Amino acid sequence: MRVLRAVAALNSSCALGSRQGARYAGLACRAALTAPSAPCYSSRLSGLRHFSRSPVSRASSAAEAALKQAKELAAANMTPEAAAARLTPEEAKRLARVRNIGIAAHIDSGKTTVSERILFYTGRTKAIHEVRGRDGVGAKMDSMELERERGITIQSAATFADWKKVENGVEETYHINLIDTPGHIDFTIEVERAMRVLDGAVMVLCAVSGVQSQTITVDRQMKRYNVPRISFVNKMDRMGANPFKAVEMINSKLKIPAAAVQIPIGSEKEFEGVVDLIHMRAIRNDGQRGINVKVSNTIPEHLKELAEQKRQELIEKLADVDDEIAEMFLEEKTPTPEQIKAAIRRATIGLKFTPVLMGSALADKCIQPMLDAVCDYLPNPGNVENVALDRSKKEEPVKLLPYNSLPFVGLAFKLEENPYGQLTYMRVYQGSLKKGQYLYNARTDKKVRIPRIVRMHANEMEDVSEIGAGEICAVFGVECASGDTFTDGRLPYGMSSMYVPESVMSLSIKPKRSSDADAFSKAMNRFMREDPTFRLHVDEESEETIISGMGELHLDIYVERLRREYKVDCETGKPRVAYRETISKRADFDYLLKRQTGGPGDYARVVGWIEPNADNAEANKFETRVVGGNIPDKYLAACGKGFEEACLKGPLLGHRVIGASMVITDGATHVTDSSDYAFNLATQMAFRKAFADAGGTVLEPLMKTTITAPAEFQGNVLMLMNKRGTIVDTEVGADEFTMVAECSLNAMFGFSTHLRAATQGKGEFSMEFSHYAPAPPHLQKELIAKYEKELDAKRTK
Ligand SMILES: Nc1nc2c(ncn2[C@@H]2O[C@H](COP(=O)(O)OP(=O)(O)OP(=O)(O)O)[C@@H](O)[C@H]2O)c(=O)[nH]1
Repeated sequence: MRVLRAVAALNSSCALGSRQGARYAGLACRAALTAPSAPCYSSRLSGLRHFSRSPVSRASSAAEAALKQAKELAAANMTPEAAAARLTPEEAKRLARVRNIGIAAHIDSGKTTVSERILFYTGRTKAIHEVRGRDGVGAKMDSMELERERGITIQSAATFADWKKVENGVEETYHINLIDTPGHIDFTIEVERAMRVLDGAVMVLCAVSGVQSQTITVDRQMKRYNVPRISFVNKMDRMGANPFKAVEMINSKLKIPAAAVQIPIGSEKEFEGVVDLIHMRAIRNDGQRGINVKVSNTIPEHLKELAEQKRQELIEKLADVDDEIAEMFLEEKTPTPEQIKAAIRRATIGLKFTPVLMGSALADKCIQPMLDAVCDYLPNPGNVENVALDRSKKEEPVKLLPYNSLPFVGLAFKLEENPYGQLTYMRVYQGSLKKGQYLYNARTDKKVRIPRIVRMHANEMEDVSEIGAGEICAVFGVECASGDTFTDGRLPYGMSSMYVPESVMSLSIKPKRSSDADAFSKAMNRFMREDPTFRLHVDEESEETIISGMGELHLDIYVERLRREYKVDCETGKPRVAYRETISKRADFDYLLKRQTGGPGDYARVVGWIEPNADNAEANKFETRVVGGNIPDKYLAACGKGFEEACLKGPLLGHRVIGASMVITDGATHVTDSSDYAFNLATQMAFRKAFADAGGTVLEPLMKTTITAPAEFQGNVLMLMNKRGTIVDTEVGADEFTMVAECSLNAMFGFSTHLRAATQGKGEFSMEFSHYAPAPPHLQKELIAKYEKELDAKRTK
């Protein structure tokens, strides 16, 4: 009975929706109170790509031990069902009150300002500090000096807060883990990793601009990770604020059924509060910094009609996505506030709907109802399906369940170095973690002790001795890469990691003072460990250090951080596009390396072909089909290495080669002169020689570019874009249009200035890497000629 009550408590708080990967697919959402193991969650597996270097295949003793323990576990009958049955009512209640949420939006929509209010109203901070505020303190969540100075968020900040929600006179405390993410596309990895581990999100929109170019990108990211969201229309105090336009834009541009659950009382400077359409009551803020919420059952007379009309629109929208409301609608029954709320929760978690709330963070208005909505409509960790891959069963997907009694599985999603040491952010998917406990890194099989667990509060932390399933924490003393899975050794599981976009921009960099070399490399190692989109390599010929990343701002910030945090001043080259090289057809080779220079010579012969990699246009493939031992295995391994090295520096421009496959079929060795070195070199030479015959091509990054501007500038923008790329889609709204185009990154240098000129400063754009495509022939010729000239100049030096 106790068990049944526990499961029922969890389920009734879950109100699960049928999601199974069908996003917005119009599947009716059932109100069924399903057992926790029933297949009615959204899958986090789809569309993700591994980026951890290699799934661990070494049959190490640790893996064997893990398998053994997994069996023991099964024998001990700790199946998920058994674990669910053991769920105490306290734990079920704890889980039902946890929310892991992110705040994501277009640049400058007010994410940080909203987060500051959340911290204040939940009692986490004693005062509110504004972004670029006059008090010179800066927002809590923008803790980096650079962030405060520029007024932008660069790193996502994690924090937690307890929200005391009052419903029908009863107070319930919700534990909210919150991540404020950057709006600028150059820091997109921060959004990606937040989305990977969050259960829900608040999408903030500007009341004047509604859905903006970057909102569309954030929307794509939320959809990629199946993250349910509520929408918050901020800046209701601004001139021209129109929340209903924002609702309409969510419907039409993001194609998510959306409806307002509130309407504003007053507008612009006279904005006072909102009418809650579910309970038909007025909500206003009162007291210093709006700390008190005043609820009145009297709706202002002049808003009654609008409130009725918008309530009806809400019910109609819900009827489109929810069977229960649809039935009531057909029977002309009016749903109760509880029924409406339950339907909004089902449809939101089912990714079929987003409720729209409104307010003004800067004016301290209507943030508390938004926090209530986070609790009411966003999922708890038990409502979202998270999947691991079972390495003992050919990476078969297995569901993870957020029960403390199950073996531990967690994902390290972000690394950060702070004055106390290396900090690893971890999302606990299953089991609990105690201070001093040992964990295994699923990628390296290394055992690590967790000496310290903390909950993060922007740049401050609070020590805890234990963290439960479904929570987010940070741990000290763990050497790992971001995206690594940790287990307690009992389960042979690994988790798929987040999507890491290709870096598209690079520049050469070197410290001005040679004495700074150590600090420089220390900083670089740290940046690379923390940010998978930031990469570094040394160009062997020019001996230049090249850093690459997501855009000019991204690289600029790292150069600046080097200066500020490591006191290393650097010289940098011009930003360059990260081109790629590939081949378009098969070319055979038969290459003999034979060198005699006095002492032992070099001898290696390799025969085979290169061709486009039909399996994956972004990866390279090496294969050997040598029969009769003409090339011994150890030399074949050297050939594989040689191929990899040749691909790092393509023959055309010295940029990376992608989508190439090399097959070695035959060869010859010499008794004394053959070596790993000779075979490595011979393979590289063979590859370079065959490259031209294989239709060597320069690829350039194509960017999915989204432009929004007032409708009167459509012609100007069209002219601008026609020169730069292919227009994929144009949507014209009542007073503005959105254009989506695929443009080469090369054509986008200085674009913001042109767009400003073409739209009187009213247009805006965001860019996201889409794919690599062959550069136009004239550009290829130009780039190759330039590269050859540079090589010649170096040779003659
Ligand atoms: N009028 C008005 N201004 C606001 C409101 N909320 C935020 N702002 C202002 O908008 C600007 C951007 O706010 P932020 O909170 O930094 O926005 P953000 O979305 O976190 O910015 P990024 O992280 O750089 O993308 C700041 O100048 C804020 O003071 C609001 O409700 N009304």
